[in-house]
Amino acid sequence: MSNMTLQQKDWSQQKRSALSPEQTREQLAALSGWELTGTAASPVIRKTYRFGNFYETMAFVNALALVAHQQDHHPDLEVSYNRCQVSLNTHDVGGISDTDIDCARRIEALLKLA
Ligand SMILES: C[C@H](O)[C@H](O)[C@H]1CNC2=NC(N)=NC(=O)C2=N1
Repeated sequence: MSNMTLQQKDWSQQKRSALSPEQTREQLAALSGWELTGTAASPVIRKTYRFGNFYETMAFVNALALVAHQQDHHPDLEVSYNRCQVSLNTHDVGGISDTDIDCARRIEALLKLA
């Protein structure tokens, strides 16, 4: 049996660069509910997802964990009974990178599977 079914991305050899606020907003325009927030020194992209109950919220959190692991990119989560606030940034660029946008797209795609 293989234990390599959950491939994890290796960012160590890839040079990522920070998107400007304008570039970030341009990318987010296609992603409903995602906004650029935080501070100029420490920007994040963020969306609050709302659900019917805690079980649905946690099912989303668990599905999201698969994306986070595969991408080796882990959002900050604020989880309540019926909502989950998802925040992303990229530490090595000190801001927002294409990786954050890509993860936001993948998280959106999870909900479209339903
Ligand atoms: C070494 C490891 O790849 C890095 O620390 C990863 C882990 N998860 C991460 N998650 C997020 N959201 N941003 C990062 O920059 C980040 N870096």
